[in-house]
Amino acid sequence: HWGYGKEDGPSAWHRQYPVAKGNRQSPIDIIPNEARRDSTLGPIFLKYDQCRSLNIANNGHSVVVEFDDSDDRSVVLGGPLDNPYRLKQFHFHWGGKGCEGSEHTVAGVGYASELHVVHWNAVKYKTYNDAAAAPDGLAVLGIFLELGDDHRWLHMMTDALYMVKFKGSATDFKGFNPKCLLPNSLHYWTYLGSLTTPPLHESVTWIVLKEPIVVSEKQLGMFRMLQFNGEEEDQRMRMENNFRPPQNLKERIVRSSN
Ligand SMILES: O=C(Nc1cc(S(=O)(=O)[N+](=O)[O-])cc([N+](=O)[O-])c1O)Nc1c(F)c(F)c(F)c(F)c1F
Ligand SMILES: [Zn+2]
Repeated sequence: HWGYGKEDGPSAWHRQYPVAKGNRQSPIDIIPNEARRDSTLGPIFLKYDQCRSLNIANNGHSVVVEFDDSDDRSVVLGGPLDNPYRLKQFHFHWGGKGCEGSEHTVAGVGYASELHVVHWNAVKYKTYNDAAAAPDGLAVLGIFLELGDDHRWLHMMTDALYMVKFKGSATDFKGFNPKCLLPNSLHYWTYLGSLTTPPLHESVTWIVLKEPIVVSEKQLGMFRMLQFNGEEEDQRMRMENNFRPPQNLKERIVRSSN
């Protein structure tokens, strides 16, 4: 199975997922002054007020908070999107102590972590899995995390991490609204890309926010108490460095909101 180690990591994924060498892979290095300012790009709107978080889980690659996506109660719309995309889940990618951990980089510089908020096009596709395999199926909001003071709301999530230490564990997680994890500005870069984990489907419209949120080293350190392995496995592997490095931009351009 795929992972982030030496043998099963990003450089080996192409063997089982040949699309890894495709023409619209993610993440990428975003070069701000090469991004095209596009006046037709409006603001994005995040309608999360009615969102219903369900659970928090360790899926062996990251910690994921899932939402009730049975109706259009929580959507992202506007910006590069032709219609509303339904909130499905969010998860994080992070590094080891003190080193980088984001997936997208900005002019070659990485952040300590990156939050991905995954949405799917329920207008055009019947199920999430159909959408995830379609070129306009997913919209993922990327938010950088940089180290500094404690984030005032992140503790609501990190306090639950001890319940999902091992791969395959999950617990109820109700009443969490990802709005509390957004920066002040919703200015963004956008480009067409892919999932950054297998199956690496080239189905994602990426919307990467320019302004990072700030979390403390202590809070980010809580993520590293998670383990890639299941409780019954002998080999204990700390969950860290679960990020794919930047991929070739190929024939793509990155656009910038005003
Ligand atoms: O739901 C998925 N979520 C997801 C995406 C990413 S991502 O990093 O690729 N991303 O898009 O943010 C990272 C993690 N994660 O936990 O690390 C995720 O759990 N992936 C996914 C999947 F698992 C499938 F089996 C599948 F058939 C499919 F279509 C999918 F799209
Ligand atoms: Zn992700």
